[in-house]
Amino acid sequence: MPASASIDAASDGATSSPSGLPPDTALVLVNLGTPDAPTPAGVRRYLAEFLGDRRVVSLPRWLWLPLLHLVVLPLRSKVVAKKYASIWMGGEDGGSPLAVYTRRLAWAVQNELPQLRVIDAMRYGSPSLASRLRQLHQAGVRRALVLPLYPQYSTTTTASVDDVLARERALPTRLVENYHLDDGWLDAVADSIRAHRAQVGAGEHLLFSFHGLPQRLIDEGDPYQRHCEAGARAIARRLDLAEEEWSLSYQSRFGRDKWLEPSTQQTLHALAARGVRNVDVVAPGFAVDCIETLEEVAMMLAEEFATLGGTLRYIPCLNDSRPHARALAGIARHELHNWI
Ligand SMILES: C=CC1=C(C)c2cc3[nH]c(cc4nc(cc5[nH]c(cc1n2)c(C)c5CCC(=O)O)C(CCC(=O)O)=C4C)c(C)c3C=C
Ligand SMILES: [Fe+2]
Ligand SMILES: [Fe+2]
Repeated sequence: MPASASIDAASDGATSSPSGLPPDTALVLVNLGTPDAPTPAGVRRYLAEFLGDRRVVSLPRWLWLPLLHLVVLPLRSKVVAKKYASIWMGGEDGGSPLAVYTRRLAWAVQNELPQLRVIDAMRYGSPSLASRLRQLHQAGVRRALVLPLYPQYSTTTTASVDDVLARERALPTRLVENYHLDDGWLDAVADSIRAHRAQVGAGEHLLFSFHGLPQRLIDEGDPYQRHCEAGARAIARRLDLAEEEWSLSYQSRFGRDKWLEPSTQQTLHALAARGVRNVDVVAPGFAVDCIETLEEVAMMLAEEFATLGGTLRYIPCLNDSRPHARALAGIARHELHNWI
């Protein structure tokens, strides 16, 4: 199916409401975005837009833009393209895992919510959120609930989606700001960890690895770290884990600022030094698997931990699973109920 399948599917009756009329409300699942090809040019296009956003890198433009285009992009695009190539999904429905899983997740949520029109969108790259909102308006949709696929709020991610909503006024929208403490979502994550442990046996330790953030943003009031901590604790509680059986760390550092600590890499070294051999790693900040989970954790950090004598067992993201679709559908229903 083409990338725009979910919009087309909406007009062939698959999403008509129980009244038989086309749905007047849409649910837009927004993810970060990803390159459209695992090549230096594809990665460069994507990173230029992403890293050009002031929400993501807030250095003065006169300093950052020349640095980004003349130094960062030429160097990083080549290196990162190879990483994307190592995780690229093949087949007719293939592509970058983040795009493939987000698209499939939108279809799965559509199955749970036949009375709405459910589509995917990306904050950077395509299908862009702005173009999706215009498409919906043209298709006669009256309002759109926008659900960023970031369980934890951050100014770098969620607020950046909100920036687009403030600019694109094609139709009324409502933003889901976070869902890190939603019971349905917490249950889905805890169940996925239980299922993994039932299959391969429980590791001695469960590590929650979240995407990092510059410490400065936290100091300026970004609630992201609080959300990561509260969510991880709620999941650990559901699994009846004792304090020493789990920990939380931050991965995917970028740039030279101080980022949230401890890093996932440091934590794995500390666990190895403590004699922990089997570590289960879960990444509940990522709704779907992507370069940061598949390449950085499941490949690179797993290899590094193996050199320390341990085994890292990566627990996949909820991706397009039924429990994930049900949890997101529950969040959407609840938000719509409150939106009059
Ligand atoms: C889950 C929430 C995310 C936060 C918070 C976040 C902040 C953030 N990220 C960068 C820099 C990069 N992130 C990259 C990839 C990436 N980041 C997230 C999510 C969050 N980022 C996802 C889901 C992905 C994967 C995208 C994919 O295509 O699979 C990258 C690109 C890869 C690379 O070059 O290493 C960069 C760069 C910053 C600077 C930041 C906060 C300031
Ligand atoms: Fe990121
Ligand atoms: Fe990374």
